[in-house]
Amino acid sequence: MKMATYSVLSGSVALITLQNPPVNALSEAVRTGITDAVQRTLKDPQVTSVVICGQNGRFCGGADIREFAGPMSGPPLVPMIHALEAMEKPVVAAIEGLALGGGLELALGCHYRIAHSQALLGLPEVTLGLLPAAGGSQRLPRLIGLPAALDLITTGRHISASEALKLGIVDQVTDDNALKMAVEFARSVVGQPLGPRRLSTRPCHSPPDVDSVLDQALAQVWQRGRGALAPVACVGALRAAATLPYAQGMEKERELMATLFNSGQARALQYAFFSQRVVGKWQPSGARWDNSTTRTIRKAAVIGLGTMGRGIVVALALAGVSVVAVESQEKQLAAARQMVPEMLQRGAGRRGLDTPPGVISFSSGLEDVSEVELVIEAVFEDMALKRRIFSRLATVCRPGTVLCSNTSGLDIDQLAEATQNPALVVGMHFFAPAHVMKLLEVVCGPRSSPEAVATAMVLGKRMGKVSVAVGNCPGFVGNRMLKPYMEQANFLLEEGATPQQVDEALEGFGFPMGVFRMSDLSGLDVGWRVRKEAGLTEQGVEPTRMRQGQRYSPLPDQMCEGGRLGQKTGRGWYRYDGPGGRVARSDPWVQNFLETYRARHGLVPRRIATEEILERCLYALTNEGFNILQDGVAAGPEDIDVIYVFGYGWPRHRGGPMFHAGQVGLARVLEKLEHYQHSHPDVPHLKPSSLLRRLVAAGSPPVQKWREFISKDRVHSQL
Ligand SMILES: CCCCCC/C=C/CC(=O)SCCNC(=O)CCNC(=O)[C@H](O)C(C)(C)COP(=O)(O)OP(=O)(O)OC[C@H]1O[C@@H](n2cnc3c(N)ncnc32)[C@H](O)[C@@H]1OP(=O)(O)O
Repeated sequence: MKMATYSVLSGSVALITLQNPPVNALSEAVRTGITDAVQRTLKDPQVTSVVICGQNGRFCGGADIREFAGPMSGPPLVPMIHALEAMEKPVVAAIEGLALGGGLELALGCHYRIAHSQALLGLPEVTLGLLPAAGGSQRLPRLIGLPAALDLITTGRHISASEALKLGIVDQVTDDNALKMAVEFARSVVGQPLGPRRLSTRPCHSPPDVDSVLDQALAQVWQRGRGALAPVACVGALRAAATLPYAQGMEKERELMATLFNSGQARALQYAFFSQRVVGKWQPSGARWDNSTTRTIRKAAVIGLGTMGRGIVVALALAGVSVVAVESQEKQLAAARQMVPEMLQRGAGRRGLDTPPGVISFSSGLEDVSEVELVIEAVFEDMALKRRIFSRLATVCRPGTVLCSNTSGLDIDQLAEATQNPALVVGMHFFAPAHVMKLLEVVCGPRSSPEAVATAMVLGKRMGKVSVAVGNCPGFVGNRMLKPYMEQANFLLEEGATPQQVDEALEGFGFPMGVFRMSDLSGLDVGWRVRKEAGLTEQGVEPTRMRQGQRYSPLPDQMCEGGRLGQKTGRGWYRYDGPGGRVARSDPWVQNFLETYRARHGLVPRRIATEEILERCLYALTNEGFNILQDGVAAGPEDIDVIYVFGYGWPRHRGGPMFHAGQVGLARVLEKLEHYQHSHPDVPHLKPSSLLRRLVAAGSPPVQKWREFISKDRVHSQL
């Protein structure tokens, strides 16, 4: 039952308990319960103090985000918190588990705050495209000062109870029962003056150079935010706190919140929040997260200690898994022996650990993996080599060992064939650097068992990853969609654009890096190898622009043939200060190369508008997303969007490619694809997906309804 209950302890302490599992969010019923409880407290002369707590050891996870989708009803938060603060009886918040967003704002309206040492506190509204609009942006700086409030509110980071104590957000921290302590504390402060405890009545202590502090904060959020509105609005609300009386500050907070609340960005960020939770629960095979048995992995092996393998070893050890790290090449093994402990130390430091919980042993032979429960093969992308390793593993490992391949696009089923038990083979596509990047694609082959998939999903979560289960096809989800995106970027160069122009358009959209900078960073040879395997490359003075019956741009192949592999060679689509350089500068050589290429192929360059660059790159990518949904390679649009936000730099405040298509309007995306396909009939990736057409024909349902639409569509097409 969702509510807030009222009871009286020992005749004098009123206890208000928030009850709305799992995080006691402030839904309408809870707000009504609190409002009623405040009235009862006021009327009861026996009650001399009040304690507010949350059921099941969790104070409050904030406003009920699900309610944001509809019209708001019930008692609003702001007057409710004011009523608490205005009480003439001391009110104490007993913070166990978490006090986030509106939950912390509620606590800031109380006169005292007692926290359990394991509690997490924060104002994460900015991550949902909002600001702390229940007085949080005005009360917090009055409590802890402007600079600290700027940090917490513009980043939305969660802090520990001990940091909250240092900052002065809480009055006491306990390792024991926080509720019991809060009740005793409430009794002890009866009769003490409450005026100084009411944060709304306090002045906001700002540094003397307040304007420059705020301007600096604004510059920082602009730079970090890549077009996100909420951090900018947060600085605006804090400027009001620092420069205006409380009532006017509250008015500013309300105005800014109203703008954000109805913005597409808030909707996108809230969608991203729920998408992240949705993807952990489903697998494309139809097996559910909660009915597939998983195995707890204590000991694993990693085969191949190149960049990816080393990162995976570190991520496993940090997750508490003991690792046998295997590398057959002596030089690479020696490098790993030196680098892995250093990486581990840094990783442990970032997590506040003295030593990583998992133990690592190094080996040069596969026979040492015989005792592990799971193997992750991470050698380079060569099917024959991987198959050899898998068939060897099948004989070396004990029966039942889960065998995983870190591959960015190879056929998992071909690898499974090389073993005796294909049900135990799954893909684990990590992203570089593997100990840092949050995304993991868990690839289910047609014969992978739900247990093997679930084991990889859960292991990924333990490693701190957002694990997304995907189907088996070339490039899986992320790289399959990347192909048409990069292809369009290359075609745009042929037609007259420069790498900078394309990159600036994409960075203006919100990507941290445009496609050419990204390609320079990851190495142009990565795609070259894939194209060679697919039989697409050809060498010669006059390479053709049609391959396998469709338009093809040989530009990136020619760059590789000339040794321009990106940052590692100091030359790519940009030039760098030597091999390994990081600062990209435009390169006259590239300009000349493009001009010569166009002239040789009789291509007349034209001025290409930013709008066309974005539409062609992004809609080609999204169109492939619709094909992926249609093929059942991703369980839903949320899976694709999470993959793009966490693995490919898609700006979170734009939700992801599928959400973005919905925001632009599916009919418009379809119309644009038809338009570009008409001008480029030799580019199959611009041919609108039939799923997109069917969604448009069905009236463009919202993205949250696509799963249902697709499953009905599938049943219908099978009849
Ligand atoms: C003009 C309007 C004026 C409004 C003024 C007031 C504005 C207030 C702003 C806010 O308070 S916004 C909300 C701020 N709070 C948050 O951002 C917290 C969000 N939640 C989390 O970060 C995490 O869920 C957690 C609380 C740290 C717990 O993490 P954990 O890993 O333990 O569990 P999850 O799987 O994430 O969540 C479990 C379950 O609970 C749902 N949920 C979590 N928080 C909320 C919430 N605030 N509202 C509604 N639902 C919430 C989550 O979706 C999961 O649900 P599922 O169905 O099991 O997937």
